[in-house]
Amino acid sequence: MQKFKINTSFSYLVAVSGGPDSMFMLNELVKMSVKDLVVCHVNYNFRNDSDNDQKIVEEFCAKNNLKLEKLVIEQDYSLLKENFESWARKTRYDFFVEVSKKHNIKNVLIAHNRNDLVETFLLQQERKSFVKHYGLNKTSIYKDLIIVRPMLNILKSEILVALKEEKVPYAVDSTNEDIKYKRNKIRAELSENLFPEIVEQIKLLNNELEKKSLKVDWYVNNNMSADELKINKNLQDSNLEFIQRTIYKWLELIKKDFVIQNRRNKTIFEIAKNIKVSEKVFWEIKIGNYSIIKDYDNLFLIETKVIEPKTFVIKSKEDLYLAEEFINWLDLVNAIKRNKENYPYVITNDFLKYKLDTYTLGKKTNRYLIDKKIRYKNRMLKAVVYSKRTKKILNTIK
Ligand SMILES: Nc1ncnc2c1ncn2[C@@H]1O[C@H](COP(=O)(O)OP(=O)(O)OP(=O)(O)O)[C@@H](O)[C@H]1O
Repeated sequence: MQKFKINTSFSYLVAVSGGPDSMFMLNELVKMSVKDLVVCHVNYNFRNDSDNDQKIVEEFCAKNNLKLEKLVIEQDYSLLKENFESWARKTRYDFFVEVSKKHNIKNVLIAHNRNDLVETFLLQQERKSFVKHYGLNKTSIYKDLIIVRPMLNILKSEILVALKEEKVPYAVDSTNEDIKYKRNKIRAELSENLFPEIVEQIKLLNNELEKKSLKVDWYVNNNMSADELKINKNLQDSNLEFIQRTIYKWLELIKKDFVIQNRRNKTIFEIAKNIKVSEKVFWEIKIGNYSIIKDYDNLFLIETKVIEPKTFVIKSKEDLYLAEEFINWLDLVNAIKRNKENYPYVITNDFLKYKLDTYTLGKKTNRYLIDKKIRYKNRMLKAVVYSKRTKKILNTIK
């Protein structure tokens, strides 16, 4: 009897580590006589016994006449800057992409089982992280690859029984015995008897998530223009989770979600709280090299260095180049010309400062900026020029 469903007339790459799950999967695929299989194995040389894993895969493939693509990594892991697991995953998937191109096969089968699904869900809950999907997806996309997980209904215990019955060789991952990893801790304390209830809960949560994400998509699609997000009363009246998801979606759409990758929860929470409770027309939250800025009813993201306050004293024509980086530089130069070049002038975008001690069109500049509702983006990106003596601003920013 077929243990899991798969279209046997397709071609597949099969990700086989040599561990029980992937050896079980491979053995089943062979029994099903799938049209075309290419086994992919990565030997990280991370554990002492990893050559043994490779040997198990090689022997199984030779015995069953299967194509095998191997990646054997020789690397000094003490030099690795990132977490081994995520580096290993990336390396593995990039290798699958390569093999996929070589054999012109788009689907790769991964041997995640029901226990992995439940464990992933419990980990997600423990981390209280924002997820797009609870547990594991049956299919997902990585670059040009379609990742298929056909065994999400199969229990680890069933796998172990089948391996024994059919005398399929497999490697025992020595890190599994190690309780120091969180996932292994969850694994050691979890009973499969609890699975039906947990899986039911995952389904319910995923249904809820889907509804939430439809609402979020709707809001973002209707309130985005030129990479900015409109903040309206609807959003402010929503709960913090909705606001956080909206911000995340917006950043994803403008392809800047990397800025919150590692500090995702805390920063998004802070931004969402500000949106909800702050009545200010302007605030700024820094994230790494970027700033998220509330500007009246808009939210925008910009590299902090672009909007840093800068002030130049212009004593003569020769100093004008100093202010070239402002987007309204020509305006500034023309304003000075109109003023018959009565140096010295000050050119600055430091609006928090100049608004208090200069004059625009006969009023205190602060009054002018408020009355005309001058956008903060423009206050920061454009500069004003004023006479050092009279403190009168010679240009207007809009
Ligand atoms: N060294 C490897 N070579 C080939 N395939 C592998 C290797 N390691 C893992 N896989 C594939 O990935 C599946 C999941 O492995 P594991 O649970 O160790 O990784 P994970 O990090 O939880 O998963 P994922 O790679 O999807 O993030 C394995 O059953 C197998 O199909």
